[in-house]
Amino acid sequence: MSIRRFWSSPKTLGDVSVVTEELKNLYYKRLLSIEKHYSFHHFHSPSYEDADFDNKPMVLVMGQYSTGKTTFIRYLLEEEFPGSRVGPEPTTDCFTALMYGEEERVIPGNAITVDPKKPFRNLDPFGNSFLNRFQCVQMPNPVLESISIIDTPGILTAAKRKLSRGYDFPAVLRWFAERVDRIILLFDAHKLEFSDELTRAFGALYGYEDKLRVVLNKADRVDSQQLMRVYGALMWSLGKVFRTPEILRVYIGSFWSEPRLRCDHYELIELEEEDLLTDIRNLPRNAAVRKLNDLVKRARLVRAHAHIIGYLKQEMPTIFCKDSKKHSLIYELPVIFTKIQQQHRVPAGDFPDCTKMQEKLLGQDFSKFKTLKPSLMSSLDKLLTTDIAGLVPLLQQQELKKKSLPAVLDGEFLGTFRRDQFREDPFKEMFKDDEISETDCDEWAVEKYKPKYDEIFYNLSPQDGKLSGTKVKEWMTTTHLPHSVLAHIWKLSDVDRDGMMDSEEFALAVHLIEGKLGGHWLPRELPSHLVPPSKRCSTSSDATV
Ligand SMILES: Nc1ncnc2c1ncn2[C@@H]1O[C@H](COP(=O)(O)OP(=O)(O)OP(=O)(O)O)[C@@H](O)[C@H]1O
Ligand SMILES: [Ca+2]
Repeated sequence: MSIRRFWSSPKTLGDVSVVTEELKNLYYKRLLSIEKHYSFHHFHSPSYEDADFDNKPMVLVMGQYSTGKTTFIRYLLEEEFPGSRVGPEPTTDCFTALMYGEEERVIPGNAITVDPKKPFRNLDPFGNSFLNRFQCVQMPNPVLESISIIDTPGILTAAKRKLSRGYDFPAVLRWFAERVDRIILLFDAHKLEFSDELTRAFGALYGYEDKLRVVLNKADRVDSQQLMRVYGALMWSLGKVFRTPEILRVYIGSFWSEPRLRCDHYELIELEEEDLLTDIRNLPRNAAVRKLNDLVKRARLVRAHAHIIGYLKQEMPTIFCKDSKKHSLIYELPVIFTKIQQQHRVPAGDFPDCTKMQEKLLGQDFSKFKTLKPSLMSSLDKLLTTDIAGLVPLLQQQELKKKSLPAVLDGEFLGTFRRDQFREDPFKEMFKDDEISETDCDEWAVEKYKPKYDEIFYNLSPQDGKLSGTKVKEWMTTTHLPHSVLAHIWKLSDVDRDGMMDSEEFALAVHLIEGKLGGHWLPRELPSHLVPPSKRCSTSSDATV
């Protein structure tokens, strides 16, 4: 099954925007004024803007260098993207936001941060050394119609890190972690390492563990015994750095479109990969829930923050010894946190990291802080208890509707789908724009190899001139290409969509497999010179049935 075929159509997301609009309203009307009043943006993240609510779900791909981040993204997109390089040494030194665009374009960091339609306007406080290492790649890739993907520079081991990056790498990661829907953290099963920079980067993910999916990549490079050891070591190390390691889901996989190595856990890899892809595929549907979650998290942090600032202001003397009082208050911050928790019943989990807060407070003029304003606080409580809760039924309605949608077009690869089910569906789209002209009908690029492919075809004992989907699948699997690649090949070669393959379609499939094994990228859609002659005229008329 091709990955792309799984994205839910953006049309089905109509109701999501109702919830999103409502969230936007609540943020601007209620939360933003409180954030401004208590200088929340100096301490935590910048204010949200329209684009933060309207953007497509984002997936942040991060991990140690050479764990296969860029390769993973290429695998999802089923194509290379401008400026992407893969290699055994650290290759990516940029944050790259991959977004949908009709035309392929690379936009440098400084230009993206001034575009109000992009959700990156608030990145400019990270400075030029970061913006020079940030770019947006727009391309007309169907996967990007549903999600945006962020490729990140590899996290280096101490030995590799000769120079500091020139910007606050963990802070940038945290900025993204707050806004993305999914964080994919890759590890190399073949070479598991935990550097100090990696541990620091984990600090950036505190509070966003729910978005995290860990991938033990290149799992076909190790035998089962090694895999078990590496898995155990990974869980142990993760347990040391995350507060809630038990909720972390670790997927085992080998995410690239090259043939997978034979190993005892080959099937496990297939299943795990499929699980992760399903999770990513469902992001557009869960986007509104994610936004609601993040808004609640933010509102709770704002509440804790307002109490802290209010308390500090109230403790400050009006005229004398301001500076020494400020320092003693900073020193006592852990105690102050506990006092606020007890007096105002603010949960400990809502508070920011105490050490970071102390660092930030050092540079602040406490006399400019605002006292606690009861009206603002009760508005904030209302937001949390009533207003946001009011959106839950809307989300539930949407949830019910979702169930009636085909989540994934399973069976496409197996040829087991009911054809009538998909009469209306996207297959037609593929051919609609691709009307085959008379001139294209001349030569079929596969023709000269067909006798060779026919041998395999007839060896598989076709019935009535056709092979069933199951038989073809069995044969295709012996090539050890990943399931998703084979599914894409199936999609391209079952031209008449009958879930079976005649000798021409089969020849086309084998031809594409050979091309893939020879290191070529698969075409997104079947170019006219590859359409089997017998399908050329009938295809266009099929499409209008
Ligand atoms: N599933 C896989 N199995 C085996 N090798 C892989 C796999 N995925 C990637 N590789 C190889 O690992 C190396 C690193 O891949 P890639 O450049 O994609 O990693 P990266 O995490 O993006 O690295 P960097 O942090 O340097 O940007 C490359 O040589 C690539 O071919
Ligand atoms: Ca990379």
